Amino acid sequence: MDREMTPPRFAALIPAAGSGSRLGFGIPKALVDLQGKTLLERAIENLAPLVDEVVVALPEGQSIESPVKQIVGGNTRQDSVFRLLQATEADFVLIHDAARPFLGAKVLERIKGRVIQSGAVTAALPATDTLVHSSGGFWGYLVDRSKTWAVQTPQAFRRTLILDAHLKALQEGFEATDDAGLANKYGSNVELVLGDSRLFKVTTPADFELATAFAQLWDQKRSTPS
Ligand SMILES: Nc1ccn([C@@H]2O[C@H](COP(=O)(O)OP(=O)(O)OP(=O)(O)O)[C@@H](O)[C@H]2O)c(=O)n1
Ligand SMILES: C[C@](O)(CO)[C@H](O)COP(=O)(O)O
Repeated sequence: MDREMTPPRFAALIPAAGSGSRLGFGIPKALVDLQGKTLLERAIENLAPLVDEVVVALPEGQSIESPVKQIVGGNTRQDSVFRLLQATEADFVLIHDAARPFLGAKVLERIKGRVIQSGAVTAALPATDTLVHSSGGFWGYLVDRSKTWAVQTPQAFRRTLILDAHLKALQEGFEATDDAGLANKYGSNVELVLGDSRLFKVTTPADFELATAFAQLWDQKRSTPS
C-alpha cells in the first residue's frame, strides 16, 4: 500500500518586539510607517504567501489588525524568538526580522529549498568591503575577506533543532546575536545561502532614509506583473 506523503509545514516567525532605540523614533520600530505600510506589515506581506502560518512577537500592550497569530515578545531578540518557537508546531520555521522590509521571493525560495535537507540555513552576503579588526580605534589586523560573510535573515531551521538550541542556551545563560549563532554553538552545521543587499536591516536613521527612498521602487516592482 502506498503511504501518502504530507508536505512539511512551514511557519514564518517574525520578532517585532524591539523598541528601535537606535532608530530613535519613540515608537516600536516594527510599527514605524515606511511609505504607507509599517515595517511589520511589509515583512508579513513578503512572507505570508510562502508559508502555512505566520506568528509575530510584539511589544507588550501592542497588537496589529491582521489575521496572523500575535504573541508578546521578550526583553531580548533571543527571548522573543524563543517565545515564537513555542507558539508553533510547524516542521520548519523561517525566522525573519521585522526590521528587514525588503525580502524578495527569490531569497525565500532559496532558503526554503535548502532547509529541508540542511536543517539549518541562513541568508548571508559575501563581504565586499576591506575588513579589519580594530584595536583602540586604530587598524589592528586585516581580516581575510574571502572567508567572511555578513549574516542576514531569514534564517530557517527544522523546528526541533532550533528549539533544542534555544533550550540549551537558556540553561547555560548563553546569548547570541541570532539564531544561526545558537544553532552553530550547539553543534549544527549552518549552511550559508546567498542573501541580497536589499535585505539590509533598518537600524539607524540613515538606514531609514535609504529605505524610504527605495520603498517606492520596491512597491512599483511588486505591483508590475512580470
Ligand atoms: N526584545 C526584542 C528585541 C528585538 N526584537 C526584534 O528583533 C529584530 C532585530 O532587532 P533590532 O534591529 O536590534 O531591533 P530593536 O531591538 O528594535 O532595535 P534597537 O536595538 O536599536 O533598540 C527586530 O525586528 C526587533 O523588533 C524583538 O522581537 N524583541
Ligand atoms: C539577526 C540579525 O539581523 C542577523 O544579522 C542581527 O544579528 C540582529 O542584530 P540586532 O542588533 O538585534 O539588530
